Formats: sequence, C-alpha cells, structure tokens
Amino acid sequence: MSLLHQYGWYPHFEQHFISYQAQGLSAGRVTAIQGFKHTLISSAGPVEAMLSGALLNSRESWELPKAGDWVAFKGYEDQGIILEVLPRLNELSRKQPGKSHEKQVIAANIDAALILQGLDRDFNLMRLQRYLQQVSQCNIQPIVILNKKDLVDDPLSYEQQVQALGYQCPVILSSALNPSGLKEWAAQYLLPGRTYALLGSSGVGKSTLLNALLGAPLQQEGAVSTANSKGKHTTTSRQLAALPNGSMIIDSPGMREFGLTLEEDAVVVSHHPQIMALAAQCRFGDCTHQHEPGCAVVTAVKNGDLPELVYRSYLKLLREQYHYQANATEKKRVEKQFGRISKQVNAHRKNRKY
Ligand SMILES: Nc1nc2c(ncn2[C@@H]2O[C@H](COP(=O)(O)OP(=O)(O)OP(=O)(O)O)[C@@H](O)[C@H]2O)c(=O)[nH]1
Ligand SMILES: [Zn+2]
Repeated sequence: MSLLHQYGWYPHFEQHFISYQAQGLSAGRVTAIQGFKHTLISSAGPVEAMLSGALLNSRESWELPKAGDWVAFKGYEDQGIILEVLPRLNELSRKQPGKSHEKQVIAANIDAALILQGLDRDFNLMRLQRYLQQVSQCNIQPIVILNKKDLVDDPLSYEQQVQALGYQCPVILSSALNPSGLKEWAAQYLLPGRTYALLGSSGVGKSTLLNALLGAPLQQEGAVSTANSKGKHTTTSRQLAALPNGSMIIDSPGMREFGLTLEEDAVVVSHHPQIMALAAQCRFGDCTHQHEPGCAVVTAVKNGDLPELVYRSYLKLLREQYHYQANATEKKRVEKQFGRISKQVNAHRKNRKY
C-alpha cells in the first residue's frame, strides 16, 4: 500500500487530484500547522510547505488547509508550496467565538470523533450530548469513550446512561492507565487508514490515551533551531499522529478549545435521534416542540417516554441557536417562552415527584 493510501487517500481525493497531477503537482496531507509552516505527508515522505500567495489571498480562513486536509502542492525536494486544498469529505467546525458569521474549521476529513469524558467529576451527560450533536451535525460518526473507569465502582451504570441518550454509537469504558485494556478496544474501533479526532475537556486523559496508543510519548518535532542564535525550541507538535496499527488521530490545539457552539443554519432537532423520530408525529410539520398543540415530543416528555434530560438539552441548544440568530425582540419572546416551558416541565416533575 502506498504511503498516501496509508494516510487515508480515498478515491474522492484521487479523483479531485487528477487535474492537479496533470499540472505536475503532488498530493499531501496536512499533519501539523505552525504559523506559516505546514507539515505534509506525501508519497515521498514528510514535506515542509507554505501556502501560495494566491491561495492565502483568495480564501476565507476556514477554507485554508487544516489538520487532516489533502492539498495539491508544488514540490522542491523536501519543501513545497501549497496551491490548492482538495474538496473536504467533512470538516470539524464551530462557529467562530464572538464573530457570529464566521465558521471555524478545526480539522478536516475525519472518519470518526472520539469523544472523551472522564468518569470523575468530568462526567456530564448534558455536555456529552452537546458534543454528540455537534459532531453529528458535521457528518462525523461519534464514538464515546468513558475514561478513568478505574475511579468508579460501577462503570457500567455510566455506560447505560449514555446509551439511554439514544445515539447509535459505540460507548467504550476505558482506563488510559491500563494499556492492555486500551489496546483491546483500540483494535476493535481504530481501523487502519482511518482518521479519528480526539475531543474532550481538559484533564479527561487525551494525552495519556494518545501516548498509550502510540506506545511512546508523542514526539515534539521541533528541534533546536540553528537559524536562531538563541537556540530557541520550535515547538511544532504533530497534530495528526499515525498509530502503530495504521490508524490516525488528530489532536490539534484547536480541538482542545472546541467550544460547542452551533452552526448558524443548523437545525437542532434533526440531529437527535429520539426527537427526530417523535417529530414525525407532531401535528405541525415545522413544530419546534415548545408550545405547539399536538406536539408528540412534549407529550413524550410528559409520559416519561423521552428522557427529560434529552428534552432539556434540546431546549438549551434551541435557545442558544436563537441567541445567535434572533434580533432583540425575537430573543425576548423566545426567552419568555423558554421560561414558560421550563416552568411547565418543573411543575410536571413536582406532580410526578421525581
Ligand atoms: N485514574 C485515572 N487517571 C487518568 C486516566 N487517564 C488519564 N488520567 C490522569 O488524568 C490526568 C489528566 O490526563 P491528561 O492525559 O493530561 O488529560 P488531557 O485530556 O490530555 O488534558 P489537557 O492536556 O489539559 O487537554 C493525568 O494526571 C492522568 O494521569 C485514567 O484512565 N484513570
Ligand atoms: Zn413537536
């Protein structure tokens, strides 16, 4: 297998690359970015590349190469100039914090996202659900990893709580401190030639996990710079790391700041399987599942058929979405409505005494 195929060179990229190949360009995948320096892996091995001026000046920042992107570049020995980014299969993106219109792409061409939570104080179903929704919206398959299982007596109960959310995704109980257990689930879920994004709050064990999977601490690729008389370390860390079994994990700094904000045009409801299934039975096709008569979602919450947590999380996401989109008057109306719904749910809960 060629080096490119080992790094996830799917037919999709191959097809889009044909015209660039005719122009004498090479293909490479971005494994790390530091400032202007892009480290690529190409069929001839690693290449240090810069963006061409034309690319840099003609594109929005989210269109520029990110970890995991495939690019067409002009090679000069082990250096290169990136001329184009090949169309992405998907992008792990979020809305740019503060800037309401710009999206921020953190990584590209991801087969699955490893969403880590620690079974210590970090465990939070509501937050987990937000990750699940965000990742699903990006068309990326989620895999939940409940790490630090060694810290609790009943790890299975946590797994069941996650399963109850209704996402059809693997839920793995893990301890990053136990390499043999780790290798067992990794062999099952991390496949050669596939790319995984590593997500999770600070301290959940991302580095510990990645190092254990690599079998050695992730090498800092920066060396003492000879060009710099101060001998300052350049600290380029690999952002896309190849594991010994041939799978790849993207653990970029951007991922660690992955705020879970929604895309502006995202339709919240369509990414929760349980709500989606119920919505088909709502009286109105455009039901927002808040105040509408004949809403199957609200009925299911009241009957206890839909976990209240799922519904609360849906309302919260919906409210956030309005927060980004709505003008001031609209916002007030929605806030009021949200207050009313929360009260209803609380009152209902009191009646049912749970
Ligand atoms: N008990 C236990 N501790 C763990 C496990 N995995 C990681 N830890 C510990 O949790 C702490 C944080 O782990 P890291 O791997 O640094 O977490 P991280 O997610 O990389 O954190 P950031 O770099 O801040 O994003 C370290 O002290 C680890 O030794 C686990 O499975 N069980
Ligand atoms: Zn409804």
